[in-house]
Amino acid sequence: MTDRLRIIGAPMDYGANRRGVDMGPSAIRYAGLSDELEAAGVATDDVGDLQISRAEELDPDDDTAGVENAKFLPAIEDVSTRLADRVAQTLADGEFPLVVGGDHSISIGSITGSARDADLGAIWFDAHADLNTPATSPSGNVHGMPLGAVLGRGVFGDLEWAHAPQLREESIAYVGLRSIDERERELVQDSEMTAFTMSDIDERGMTTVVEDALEVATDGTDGVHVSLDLDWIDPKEAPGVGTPVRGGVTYREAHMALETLSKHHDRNGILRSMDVVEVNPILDEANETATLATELTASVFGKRIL
Ligand SMILES: NC(=[NH2+])NCCC[C@H](N)C(=O)O
Ligand SMILES: [Mn+2]
Ligand SMILES: [Mn+2]
Repeated sequence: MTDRLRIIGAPMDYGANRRGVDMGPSAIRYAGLSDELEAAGVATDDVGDLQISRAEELDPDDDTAGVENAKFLPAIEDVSTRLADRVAQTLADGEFPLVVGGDHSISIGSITGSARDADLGAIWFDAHADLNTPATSPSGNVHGMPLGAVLGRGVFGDLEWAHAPQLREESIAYVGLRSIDERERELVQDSEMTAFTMSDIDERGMTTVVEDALEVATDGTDGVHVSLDLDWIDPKEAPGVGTPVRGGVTYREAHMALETLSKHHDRNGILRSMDVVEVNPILDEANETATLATELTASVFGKRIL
């Protein structure tokens, strides 16, 4: 990893069914993201937001791509391809892409961009598995499908923009799962991915789990993508998310997890790209969730108590 970080805002809310997550990038910037990172010793370069039309101007059921039960898919394709180009360009320029969302469907763009020139591993900090495809999704919301997309599952296998063949299932680790749809459960069980649930964290402790996740994501890869969905954290501490699930990670566990990443990437330079998603300021309390997103990101890049 380089010491220069490029912040790319992706204010997209097409993938979720609660509007407002498009304000996530502003809320996270107001919470002091650049300052926190600079204080942690990382030079940052904020290149602003991708231009994204408001969802109200579009038809969610537009199926010009010939895919049903995937709301706003043509618009998501447009954003994903532009985001992927930005991420790939950032890496080509020797900087670290930090993508700030937006709902979790932005990971399609960040991952396809990051995997363009490298074999990629991924760590998915999330309450949800996000492994649906249009055929299995109970909601048609694409933020429940980004891993299904980049793995080229179902109809996504035919959509070149969505698929990242250089990310293999066996290099993906989930951390903190606790809400999986009926049909998704089998998908996770039958996959080659490693799934650490909340029970694993309870039993084995966060540090051990994250170290194991790092092992999975670094083995045989050139770098790791970190995806941080704020609903990973307990809704008491992170209320500003569209799909909260009780029984989540505590404030301290969250910091410990991300500091563990930091400890290792300082040594080995293994982190390649990151996205921070699902902060919805409309549902938040006094920007608490955006502030937490900011602090946790700073933890990844070396912020310490002492
Ligand atoms: N990134 C998220 N918050 N995903 C929530 C997904 C919820 C549910 N599994 C669905 O497919 O609709
Ligand atoms: Mn998610
Ligand atoms: Mn989630």
